[in-house]
Amino acid sequence: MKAGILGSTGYTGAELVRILIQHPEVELAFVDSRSYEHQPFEAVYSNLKGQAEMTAVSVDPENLPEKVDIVFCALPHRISQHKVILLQRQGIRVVDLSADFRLDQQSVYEQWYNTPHEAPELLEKAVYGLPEWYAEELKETRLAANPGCFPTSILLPLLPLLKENLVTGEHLVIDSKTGVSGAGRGPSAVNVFSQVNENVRAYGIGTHRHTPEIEQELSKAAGKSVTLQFTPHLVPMDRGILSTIVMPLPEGLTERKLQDCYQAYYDHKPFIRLLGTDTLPETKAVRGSNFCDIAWKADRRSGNLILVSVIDNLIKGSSGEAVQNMNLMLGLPEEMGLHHLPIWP
Ligand SMILES: NC(=O)C1=CN([C@@H]2O[C@H](COP(=O)(O)OP(=O)(O)OC[C@H]3O[C@@H](n4cnc5c(N)ncnc54)[C@H](OP(=O)(O)O)[C@@H]3O)[C@@H](O)[C@H]2O)C=CC1
Ligand SMILES: CC(=O)N[C@@H](CCC(=O)OP(=O)(O)O)C(=O)O
Repeated sequence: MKAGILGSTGYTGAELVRILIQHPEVELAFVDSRSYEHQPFEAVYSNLKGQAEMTAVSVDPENLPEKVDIVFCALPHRISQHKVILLQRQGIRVVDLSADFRLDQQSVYEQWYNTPHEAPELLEKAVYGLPEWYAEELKETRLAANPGCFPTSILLPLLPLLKENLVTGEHLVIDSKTGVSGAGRGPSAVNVFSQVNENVRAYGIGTHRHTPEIEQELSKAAGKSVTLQFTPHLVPMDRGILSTIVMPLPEGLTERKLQDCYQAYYDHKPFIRLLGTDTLPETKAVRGSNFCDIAWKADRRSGNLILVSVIDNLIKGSSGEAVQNMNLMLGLPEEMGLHHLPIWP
């Protein structure tokens, strides 16, 4: 089977290249770039020297250089939707890594992304690409909307508890820390060394564009409207997200019940590692892998339930998850080509 990548020289695009050149069933047919057109891919990403003997081409989505089974759009949101529309018109399967097809409602997208949505009919067709929760729908769809990196880290620990009514979804306070690659390759203020090094800062309190995406999926699981307080923080590391989720501990909810709930949902899921109550997640333990590690603590003294999760934003938070979605869409084993173990230190 064959795949192509639009936006291949960005951080998520390059991770897609790295994963796909090692995939046993999928061959990379083209890697698109405007800025590096006609340049060998390994000249842009020297980690792939001798491994990715491909030349970047500027691809017109209406006239693809080769017939492919699937296209990844690793482009900025607002830009991506225009390419996705053209690909979908030709019936080509797409995994879109941008935010353009994640929200169910056009008005919510336009409010939070401050731009018109050009294909509201595709919002209805797109499947939210969280494979642990939408595997059956993903097997049938031709358009997967890959989740945001923060949402992946927050939804995976919270969804089982809301689905089983173990927690109410009220008074949810979420603090996430992210590495700088979450902002893309730049250049931008986020990846200026002197502004990031030896520095930690909060941003987007109550206004971050991932808030409606997270609330949308939590509300579906809870069967009622969920509102949360979400605060991301930028920390001086290349990759990784750690999310700490705090809420009131319901009467009678024990750590054992939490464990049973998580095991029921995730024991057979290849990329979820349940750490329980003894080990706390750390970003380095998932670096370079498609794992999401989850821990929980019922703190009776404070009366709070605390969940902690970690992912690599460029793998489980984007390109690894995108390949997991591709596998489902192409009828391949979900975990194929994604067995990279975390790198330590
Ligand atoms: N970084 C992360 O951790 C995550 C990112 N995402 C999402 O994935 C998508 C890609 O992110 P990321 O790889 O980090 O972004 P980057 O900024 O690193 O790369 C995006 C690439 O898209 C191409 N591009 C930029 N502008 C345009 C344009 N106007 N028209 C066509 N192509 C353009 C560029 O390549 P060229 O100039 O060579 O064509 C660029 O390298 C984004 O939508 C992002 O929000 C999702 C989850 C996590
Ligand atoms: C550090 C940093 O800036 N991170 C990005 C997260 C990007 C991401 O993964 O999300 P999208 O796919 O929705 O762009 C941010 O906070 O907007």
